[in-house]
Amino acid sequence: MTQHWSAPSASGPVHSTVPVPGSKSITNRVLVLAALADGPSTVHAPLRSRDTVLMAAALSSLGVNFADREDGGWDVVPGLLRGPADVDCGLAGTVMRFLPPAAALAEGEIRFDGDPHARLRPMATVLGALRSLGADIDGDALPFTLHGTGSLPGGEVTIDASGSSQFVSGLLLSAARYDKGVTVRHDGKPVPSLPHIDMTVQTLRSVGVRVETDANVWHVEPGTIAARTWHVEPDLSNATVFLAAAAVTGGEVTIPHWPAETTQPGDSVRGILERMGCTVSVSERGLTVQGPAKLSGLDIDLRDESELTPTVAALAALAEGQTIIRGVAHIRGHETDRIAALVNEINALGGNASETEDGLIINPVPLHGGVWKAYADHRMATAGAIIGLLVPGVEVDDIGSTTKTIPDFPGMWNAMLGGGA
Ligand SMILES: O=C(O)C1=C[C@@H](OP(=O)(O)O)[C@@H](O)[C@H](O)C1
Ligand SMILES: C=C(OP(=O)(O)O)C(=O)O
Repeated sequence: MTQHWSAPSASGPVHSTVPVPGSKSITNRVLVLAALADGPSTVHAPLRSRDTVLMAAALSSLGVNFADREDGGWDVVPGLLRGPADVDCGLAGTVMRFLPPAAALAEGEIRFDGDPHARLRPMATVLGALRSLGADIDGDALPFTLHGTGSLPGGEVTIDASGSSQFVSGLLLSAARYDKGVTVRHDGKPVPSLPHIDMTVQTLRSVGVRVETDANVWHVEPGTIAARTWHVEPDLSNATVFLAAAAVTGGEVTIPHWPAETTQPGDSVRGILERMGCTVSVSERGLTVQGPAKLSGLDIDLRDESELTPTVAALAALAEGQTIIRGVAHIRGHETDRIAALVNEINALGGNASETEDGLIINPVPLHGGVWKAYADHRMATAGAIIGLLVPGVEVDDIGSTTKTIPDFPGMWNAMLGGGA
């Protein structure tokens, strides 16, 4: 159900400390690994939002047991994976790309479907790869059906992963449980969002899986996946939206528990905000951003941290001087065609944005209020919230889309603007 929302204006510089829920990307990797592990695992501080609840529901429909902990975490007990099952992927790339390689280890029929736009997101590469590793799957996009036999031979596969790093991550996550493990080779234009593949490799190694990597090649040895206790980091990509509030209002926002070391690409927001004129510091309180009197535009390649594009585009629309965002052609296959959506919505408020083949160009001009369409995309909705801080009368047509990765974005936004957390 869509939920209309009048984006609140900032009455002055925003000063706040904003605790941010767990990382979507880490939570959904951990849930898959806990489900395939050699014993029970405990997950502390997971994200509980639509994408991760769908992942837990899907794994539980395959025979994995999830028990809610009082601290908000999960105790996960693996079971024999089996169908029949119906998996709802929602609009979650991590569910549609990470779950089929795990479900290929199940016995029985498993049907996958998702939101209307999910049916348009690229899937053929993952499904074709799984077929060549021995799986029996009808279809090349959602909806599709997997006919499982209880095991998968595995082996070597060459794919074009220029459309999404998730194609590689999905195959690697379950590969230790395939008879021969997996070797994935990439052949094509550069793979985007590479830090997310590093996240996959590091997470696998933390549970004893042997992974070797070379340029455009990843090899996972067959073996067991160790059960363990997990502590999920805050979601740094979601944190960027709140840091942006400090950046555009000349305020100061702190995110507690910012990890000292991380594979989350959201960490690169520090350098981005510094280039735009902000002051960024780290203390025992967390990561703090102080906004300048006026932000500057920048020329930036976001291929490695492509999911930050909507936040950076919103900042750019409120900055001084041109911004060019490059290297993100593949985000046309994200929750929506984000390049087209950002250009449409910035221009609908009187802005001057244009598409390029692999990104967009934004020339800041004074904006006016109006409807900002989210296209069911959480990061489009939060980009509208950022612009609404300085532009009165911005109406986000579907703030409910933010539940994809943040359980209560409007509540967090209001608390931030009220000065509390
Ligand atoms: O592996 C992951 O958790 C993700 C990988 C990236 O996907 P793409 O490689 O499709 O950009 C990123 O944009 C997405 O939000 C999460
Ligand atoms: C691209 C994104 O999500 P997904 O995991 O659905 O691909 C995102 O969150 O920006």
